[in-house]
Amino acid sequence: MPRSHYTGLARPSYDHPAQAGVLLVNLGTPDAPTARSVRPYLAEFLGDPRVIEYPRWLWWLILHGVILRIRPARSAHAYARIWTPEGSPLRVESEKLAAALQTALGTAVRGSVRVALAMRYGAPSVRTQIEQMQREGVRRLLVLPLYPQYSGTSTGSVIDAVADTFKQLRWPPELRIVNDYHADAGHIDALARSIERWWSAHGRGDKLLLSFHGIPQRYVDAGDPYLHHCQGTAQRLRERLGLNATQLEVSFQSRVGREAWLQPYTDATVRRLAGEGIRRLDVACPGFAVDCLETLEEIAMQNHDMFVAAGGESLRYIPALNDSEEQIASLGALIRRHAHDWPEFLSDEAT
Ligand SMILES: C=CC1=C(C)c2cc3[nH]c(cc4nc(cc5[nH]c(cc1n2)c(C)c5CCC(=O)O)C(CCC(=O)O)=C4C)c(C)c3C=C
Ligand SMILES: [Fe+2]
Ligand SMILES: [Fe+2]
Repeated sequence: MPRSHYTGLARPSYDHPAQAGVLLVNLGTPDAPTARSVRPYLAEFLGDPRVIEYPRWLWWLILHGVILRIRPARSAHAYARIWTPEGSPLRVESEKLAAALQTALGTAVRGSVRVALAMRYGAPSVRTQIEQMQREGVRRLLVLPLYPQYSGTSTGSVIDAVADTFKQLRWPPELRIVNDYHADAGHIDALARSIERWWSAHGRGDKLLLSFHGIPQRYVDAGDPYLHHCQGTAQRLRERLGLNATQLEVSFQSRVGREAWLQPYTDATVRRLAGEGIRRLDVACPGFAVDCLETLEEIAMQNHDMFVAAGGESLRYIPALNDSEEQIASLGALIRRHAHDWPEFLSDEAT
């Protein structure tokens, strides 16, 4: 018999009662802070045409000929600085977030809702998790990429992975995908409350800098809404916190390569602010749902040291929302809103 094209699970479960599934998707992270583990992770990540828009063959030569020979060791060194006994912060925090959302949704809605976590690069993959959910009877699926601002390089790539998986399923579940939540009122409120909570514990610095992950300017010029979404989040947060454009500034971090990325760059900005006499600089990174290499190492360590070397007193990193009550409440509400008419999500009052 010819092998079926539908290599994904041929037989969804008929034994389990139908249920709804929520799939959280984050970027992914290496398994260990070693060059050996970082290499395949970077190969998959930087081999994604959504991330690097460059002629394929040319990029393949650069990636395999140069980048994957040098960067894994350098990145591994950075990961080693933030690694925890439980593993990579991005994985640990994402798993805690998924578990907390599972608990919160388990009591807030009437039917059976299963929350799972996938990584866009590495394991567990989007495909593995969707197939597993289907085996367990998930017939309605809401995908929530853990990126508040849409970019083709992040959210767009998650959509690709979901689409590739669905193409191989004989009987795909009903599907909804959250495109972005950069302006969601509950999310803005969660960010504002967590910053205010941090200020009441540690006092307020001289300025608040919001640092978002950068992308090449070229992608924005071609129509990626990412910059617009970052500015939208920042402006709403300014209004919610009662700050003006001088009290709350925006910058973009994590540039890779030589072409121009979104500006102003975070490293140049922290140096400038030190030079302008800012003593205590508070930095938050609202583009990251949970803490990771880019916040804990690049901001809280590297940029902190740059700020101090340029004459500042201290750069104080305000943690990501992670599995805080604010995050669970706002993402829980966002999920319920996107799935409000699914039978599993109807509350007792609504029936
Ligand atoms: C080179 C191109 C890159 C683009 C475009 C890009 C966009 C982008 N990334 C995130 C979120 C994260 N990126 C993280 C790490 C990371 N990012 C890149 C490159 C690009 N990112 C690299 C090479 C790395 C790996 C580390 C390194 O070698 O410097 C992480 C942290 C991962 C972790 O394990 O902790 C996150 C999260 C977004 C949201 C985004 C577009 C908006
Ligand atoms: Fe990145
Ligand atoms: Fe970085």
